[in-house]
Amino acid sequence: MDKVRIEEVQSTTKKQRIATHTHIKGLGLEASGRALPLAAGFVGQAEAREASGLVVDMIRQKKMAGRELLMAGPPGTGKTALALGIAQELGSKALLTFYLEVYSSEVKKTEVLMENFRQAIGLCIKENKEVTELSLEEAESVTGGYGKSISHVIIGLKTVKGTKQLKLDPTIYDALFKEKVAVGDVIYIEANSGAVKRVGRSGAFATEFDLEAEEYVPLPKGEVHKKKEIVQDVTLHDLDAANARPQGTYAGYGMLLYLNCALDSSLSPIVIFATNRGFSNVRGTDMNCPHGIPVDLLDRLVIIRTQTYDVADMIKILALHANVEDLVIDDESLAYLGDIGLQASLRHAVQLLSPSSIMAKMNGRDNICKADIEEVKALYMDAKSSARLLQAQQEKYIS
Ligand SMILES: Nc1ncnc2c1ncn2[C@@H]1O[C@H](COP(=O)(O)OP(=O)(O)OP(=O)(O)O)[C@@H](O)[C@H]1O
Repeated sequence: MDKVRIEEVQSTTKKQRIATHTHIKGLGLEASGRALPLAAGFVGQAEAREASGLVVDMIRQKKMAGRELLMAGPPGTGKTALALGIAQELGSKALLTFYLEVYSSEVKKTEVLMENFRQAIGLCIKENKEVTELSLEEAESVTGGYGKSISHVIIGLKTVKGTKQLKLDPTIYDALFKEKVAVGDVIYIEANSGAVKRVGRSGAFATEFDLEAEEYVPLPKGEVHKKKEIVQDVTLHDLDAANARPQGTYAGYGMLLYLNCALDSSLSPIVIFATNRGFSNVRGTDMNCPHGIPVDLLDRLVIIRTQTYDVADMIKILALHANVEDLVIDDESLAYLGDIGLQASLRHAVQLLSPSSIMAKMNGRDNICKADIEEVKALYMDAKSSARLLQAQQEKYIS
């Protein structure tokens, strides 16, 4: 018998791709929903984080249907970070941020929007397996106490195509226990989260004396275990792309048609809008609306406000950034950067970190000093000063 051994089920969660928000790991809330002063990479902005936490609960309880979210606040106040925090709390595998022009006469932009929507909808394709064996491997308790601890869970799985034995991480044991999995059950295991779901009892185990109110399911088809690929995460967009290719099969096309219908029903993504505008013109119209958003749309949105940071919070955020970028920076330099953040913007101050570390290296040091930041500050302009300069020297530019 062909046996596959997996020493450990490792998370295949996608690596964080949004570099500027790498430090954000969630919303940093207590179980009661209160925001911790500094947690999960978040500093301050307590009310907005708590409001976002409630939204997470509503999404989990499927109470956000028909309502979308709007983060409203000045630039650099953590609106994108909050959206990412929400996605992380939900365990979402896809979060896309893109600039949206609410009103647009061009069809093309609507298509772009649709593509983004479809990229934001992830599907978890799970394959069911029948359990043929379930045993535990024990080891001496690592805590040095009495008894033994589970070092591995051995599970035999079977499909029409064969049988395999997997050696899984002990964390999977709780899930198996909770689902009351026994030999003869059909289950699936989510490789990403280690979650186990009992689908039913295999038809092969049904006997005429069985009086249990059990659901009997046929022996699963397909391969037993494609190495590290029990679950496949795809987005609707992946499927669109796969189906656009000439080798796309009819089976896949059928699935796409099915999904197209599903998109209009329950599979719609949670859309989080963000605006740093006050009263402004709605593009392509002569309407002047709050946040630059037409009031009838605004009326549908749950609005979370973000506030500007004081210098102390800015310094803490800058320290978090320096930490994830592995930069050594002293308190004086952080305080100086904090002041720059206050005068220009937090984002500008954050952006000065990397060039300052290069400057420090050029000056023969590993740690960033105030002098490095001063040098870099003189080289790059922040948005506000650049706008001021443009205004002063308007005649030198082509309009
Ligand atoms: N409360 C916070 N805690 C930790 N980091 C934060 C916080 N607020 C903002 N940041 C970080 O500061 C930077 C700017 O924040 P972000 O991009 O979320 O702002 P924004 O409100 O979306 O800005 P804009 O309106 O300009 O798009 C990011 O690197 C973000 O991760």
